[in-house]
Amino acid sequence: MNALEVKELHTYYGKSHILDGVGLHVAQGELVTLLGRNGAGKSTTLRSIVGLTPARSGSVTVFGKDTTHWPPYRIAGLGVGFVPEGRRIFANLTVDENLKVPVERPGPWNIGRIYQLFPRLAERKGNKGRQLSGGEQEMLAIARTLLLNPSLLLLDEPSQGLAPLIVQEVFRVITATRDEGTSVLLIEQNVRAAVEVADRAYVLDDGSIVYEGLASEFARDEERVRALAGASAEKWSEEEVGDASVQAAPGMG
Ligand SMILES: Nc1ncnc2c1ncn2[C@@H]1O[C@H](COP(=O)(O)OP(=O)(O)OP(=O)(O)O)[C@@H](O)[C@H]1O
Repeated sequence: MNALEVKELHTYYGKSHILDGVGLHVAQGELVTLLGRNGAGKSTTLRSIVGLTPARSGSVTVFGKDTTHWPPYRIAGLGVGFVPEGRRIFANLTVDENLKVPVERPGPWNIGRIYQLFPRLAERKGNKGRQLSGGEQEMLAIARTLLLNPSLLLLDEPSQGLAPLIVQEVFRVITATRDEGTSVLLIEQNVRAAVEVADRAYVLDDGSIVYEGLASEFARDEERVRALAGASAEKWSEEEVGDASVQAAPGMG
């Protein structure tokens, strides 16, 4: 049984047809990356999987259960952890308080192990969320979701806006999560970093999957990597001049 199976997904925002037959799967214990340029429909794919923007047709199956029309809380109840774009942590709570908000589900992760995995968070236990750097906030957002001990973890662009060294740190954590047996679907604009850690890769373009293969094969296809990484780099430089508050716009519910 796969952790996740998405078939022929068609999703709309009003009349805009955004996902045009997306199909993908994540086997148990697999780390799969979903790549694609800005606006390709990556976030919409995750939103359809977690029930925030349900698909109009097609199906989503999580650990063998057809969840296509389930509300988000029921899907979360199957052990689906979602770290949305934009690091939603509690700015006025300390790191430690942020980590005590989720109710721990039994599993490999507890607060002690989380502090071992994220030494930076352990050092800043008593600091408020708003005092953390972007990288630390992302780590805190991931840490909080890990405490739910998800069986399937969905991450929306965790490396966005982070310095290369911090990106490495975040990806080390994602790999560790997979190594604990969690199945992971990772959305990324940082093509090179993502294919380095992933087992398999998909590329989404204009609402359809246009490539599927082993991440190691994708990484060797320099032309393809460069084309996609270039498209992302353009997007990043646009964002740097933009306003950071834009990220806070779409809420989780
Ligand atoms: N709430 C919304 N209402 C209408 N259109 C939307 C909405 N959210 C996204 N879109 C549009 O849907 C398309 C896909 O967006 P999506 O965010 O899924 O892309 P993405 O691949 O995740 O890109 P990004 O890297 O910018 O997040 C884009 O054209 C976007 O403008």
